[in-house]
Amino acid sequence: MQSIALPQDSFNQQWLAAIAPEDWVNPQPADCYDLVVVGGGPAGLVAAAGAAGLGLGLKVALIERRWLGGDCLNVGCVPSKSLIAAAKAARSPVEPETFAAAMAHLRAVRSRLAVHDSAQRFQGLGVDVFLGEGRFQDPRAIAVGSQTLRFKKAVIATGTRPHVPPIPGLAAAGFVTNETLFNWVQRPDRLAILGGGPIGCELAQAFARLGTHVTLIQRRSRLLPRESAAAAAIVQRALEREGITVLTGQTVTQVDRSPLGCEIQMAQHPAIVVDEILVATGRSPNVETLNLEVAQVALGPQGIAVNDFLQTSNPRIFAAGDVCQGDRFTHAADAAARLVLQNALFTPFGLGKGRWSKVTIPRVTYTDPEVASVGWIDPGEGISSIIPGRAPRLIEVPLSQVDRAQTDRVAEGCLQVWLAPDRDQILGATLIAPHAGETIGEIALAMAAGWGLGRLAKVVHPYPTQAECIKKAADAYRKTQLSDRTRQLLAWLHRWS
Ligand SMILES: Cc1cc2nc3c(=O)[nH]c(=O)nc-3n(C[C@H](O)[C@H](O)[C@H](O)COP(=O)(O)OP(=O)(O)OC[C@H]3O[C@@H](n4cnc5c(N)ncnc54)[C@H](O)[C@@H]3O)c2cc1C
Ligand SMILES: NC(=O)c1ccc[n+]([C@@H]2O[C@H](COP(=O)([O-])OP(=O)(O)OC[C@H]3O[C@@H](n4cnc5c(N)ncnc54)[C@H](O)[C@@H]3O)[C@@H](O)[C@H]2O)c1
Repeated sequence: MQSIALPQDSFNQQWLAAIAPEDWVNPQPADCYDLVVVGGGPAGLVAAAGAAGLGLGLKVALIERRWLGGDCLNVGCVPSKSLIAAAKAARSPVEPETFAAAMAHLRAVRSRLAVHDSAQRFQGLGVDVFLGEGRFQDPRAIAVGSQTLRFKKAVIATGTRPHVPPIPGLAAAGFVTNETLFNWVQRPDRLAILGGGPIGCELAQAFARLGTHVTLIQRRSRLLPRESAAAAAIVQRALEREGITVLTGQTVTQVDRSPLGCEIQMAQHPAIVVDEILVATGRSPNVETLNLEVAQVALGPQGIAVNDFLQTSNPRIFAAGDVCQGDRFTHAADAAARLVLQNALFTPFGLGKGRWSKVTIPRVTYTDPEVASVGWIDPGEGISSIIPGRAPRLIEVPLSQVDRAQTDRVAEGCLQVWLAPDRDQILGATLIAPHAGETIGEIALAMAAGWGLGRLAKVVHPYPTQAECIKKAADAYRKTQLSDRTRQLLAWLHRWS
């Protein structure tokens, strides 16, 4: 990976002073902590602040090896969403200064938000903050440098890092990941992005809007494989309309750097030459340096193996966030940390434990249009897999039927709702629309409350809003419920009214 120097401006100085103060002195450890949290990203911060903030006098320690705030604040959600917003506001032709201003905007936002995650703020909340790498010493103790922290309970929240595929020549040619690209100050003219997941799609559109020619190279046959086929197709068309070259079903076989740039060879497509390569091909959990064997913590397919109570194979140690979950989102890390607090600290004799499988987690890919999903959705690869032999019912509302989409000149979009085969139970939904992330909450709420579309049909939606697509889906569902008998009954009621 290319190392790119951090821009030395007042934003970055303020940001680093908050989340990794150079003059920080680790405290003297307590005899035994009620809770030790390893990793200071969203999951770890919520766990530490939650335990310390209860006012119960619990002894809480937080260990972070690099930057408090984790991926989300430093190299993930915050810089990427700031860049997306700056790119949306950019007007063509985009001048090189616009790019520099967009990058300065993300640094400014990050420095402002850093105060919430700062070492000082957590110290003020009563948390013992240790800056350094955590390494387990035995099932009830962890070391940071030469200090030993003994604990009654611990939470592992060490997150993930970019997974880099072993493509011949890639390392020698040089590439960036989300960990380095937000340090750019100059716009690359030609950028190839490897990986058509959320990072690849979001950043492809942002950089294209800032004047870079982007080629998005995806190994799978379509973009956003976790989302529905309709969502992937709409996003691909939107990216292509903005001049992005989307190459799906591609195997990159070799990368070489020459004076002309980086040449990327593919098995299914002629080679392309670019100035920079962004690798966004998935994540690897941060587990290697934790010394998990001595803590008797086992690994699973997603990283640290946990049960439905987010407990590891060592019953005193829990895990939360990206390091153990398939849903790799900040709000999922936050929800998991809250569940861990409940299960680790407030379940005498094991009573009152909460289950992760009961938590509803929506997700949003912040392309334009956005793709917002919740629950089970059909990725188009075997619809009947959820209930053998009985396919879920799909109710689909194209956005062309929604007046607000017409007034706002929305090119394309739709709402898809999947229902249980035999009852009014929402299994999941996808909305592909501008601001879809703001609207999906209504369906997430309905799912969490156990409401079906019949109940949502009674909710009055303001006119004209995008959320009317939910009313239309509910009306469409109610029409499917009209049997001949119900029609006869309605006709009879009408005759006597
Ligand atoms: C480019 C990008 C954009 C994203 N956009 C969004 C978005 O819009 N919305 C969304 O919901 N999610 C988004 N995400 C995902 C989100 O950033 C993660 O889901 C979230 O940060 C996970 O939080 P976490 O606490 O589990 O892990 P992390 O944020 O990865 O934090 C883990 C922390 O643990 C520390 N650590 C690791 N090992 C040790 C150790 N041994 N000792 C001490 N500390 C250690 C790390 O330094 C790190 O600070 C994005 C991610 C990326 C990369
Ligand atoms: N809006 C959001 O909430 C948001 C935004 C960005 C990232 N994230 C989170 O960050 C995580 C990482 O995102 P991501 O996009 O890197 O991962 P991802 O795993 O979702 O997508 C990676 C994509 O890269 C493709 N790929 C793998 N190897 C490849 C290769 N050699 N060549 C070309 N393509 C290849 C895969 O087919 C896959 O579609 C996700 O789990 C996501 O939850 C969330």
